[in-house]
Amino acid sequence: MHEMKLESLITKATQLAEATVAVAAAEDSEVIKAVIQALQSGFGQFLLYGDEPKIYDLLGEYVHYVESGNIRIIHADSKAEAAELAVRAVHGNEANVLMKGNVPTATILKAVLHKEYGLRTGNVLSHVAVFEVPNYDRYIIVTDAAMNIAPDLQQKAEIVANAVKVAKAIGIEKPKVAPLAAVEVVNPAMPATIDAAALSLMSQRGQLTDCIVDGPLALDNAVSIESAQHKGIRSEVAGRADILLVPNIETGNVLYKSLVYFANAKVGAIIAGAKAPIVLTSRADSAESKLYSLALAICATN
Ligand SMILES: CCCC(=O)OP(=O)(O)O
Repeated sequence: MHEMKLESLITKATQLAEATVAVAAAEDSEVIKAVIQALQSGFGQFLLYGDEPKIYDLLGEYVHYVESGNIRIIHADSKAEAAELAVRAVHGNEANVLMKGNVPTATILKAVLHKEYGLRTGNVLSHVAVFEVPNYDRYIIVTDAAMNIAPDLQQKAEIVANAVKVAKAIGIEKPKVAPLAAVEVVNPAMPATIDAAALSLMSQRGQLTDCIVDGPLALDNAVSIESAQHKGIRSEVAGRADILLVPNIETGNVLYKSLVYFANAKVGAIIAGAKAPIVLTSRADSAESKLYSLALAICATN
C-alpha cells in the first residue's frame, strides 16, 4: 500500500531537485502562506508576479525571503499581465513550475494555451486532483475538474494517461481507473457509459498502459467494496479505484468541491501534460491545499 498522506509529498519534494515556481497573481493571503510554508519546509524558489505593494504587505515579517533571494517579486498591472509574465517565465526556462494565484482559471489557461509563449507540448493538458479523504484508506485522484469541458474518447484516453503519470509520481505503481457514469452498465442513451466501456477495452488490449481501467462504474461502486458487492459487480477496479475519470468538467468540479466542502478532504492539484506542471487549485482553497499542490507539482517534475 502506498503512503497516502499528502503531508508525505512535502518530505518528498524536499528530497528532489530544486524547483523554481512562477506564481501568477500572488497577491493572496493563502498563496503567500503556501509559499512561506514551502520555503520553511525547505523546497522551492519563487517568482511572484502581481501587485507588488500588496505582495510586500502580505509577506510582512517574511520579507527576509526577498532579501535572501528565495523570492523575487515582479510587478504586473493586471491579473492577465501577471498570468502572461508567469507563463513566459516557464516558457523561457526561468521557472519549471507554474502556479495559479488569485486569478480566474480561464485567465491563466488562456496564457498557458497561447500559441507564441504558451506551454503546450502537443499532449492533451488535463487537471489531476489528488485527495486525502478522512476515513478513507487511499488517495482518490479526480480528473478532470478544471480544464477539459466535454472530452471525447481520445481525449479521455490521454486524460487517463496524464493521471496515471501523476499517480506513479506519488508511488501508486499500477493505478486502478474507474471511468464514472450514472450507472454501471452500458446504456446507448448515456454516452459516458459507451466511452467507459471503450476505455476498458483499450486497457485490456494494451492501448492504455501502467493501469487497469474498468467501467462504467457509478461513484458508489467505484469507491466502496460494500456497494460493489451489494450490486453484484465483479471488477478488479470496483470498490478499489485510485483514479476517478469523470465524464465532463461539471461532474469533476462538483466532485472536487464536494470532497473539500462536505467531506473535509485535503487536496493537491495540478494540470499535467504541459511543458511544466501547473499548480491549479480553486482560488478559495486553503493554504494547506496550495502547499500540497506545490509539493505534488515538484514530485511530478521528477
Ligand atoms: C478546481 C479548480 C478550478 C476551479 O474551480 O477554480 P476556481 O474555484 O478558482 O474557479
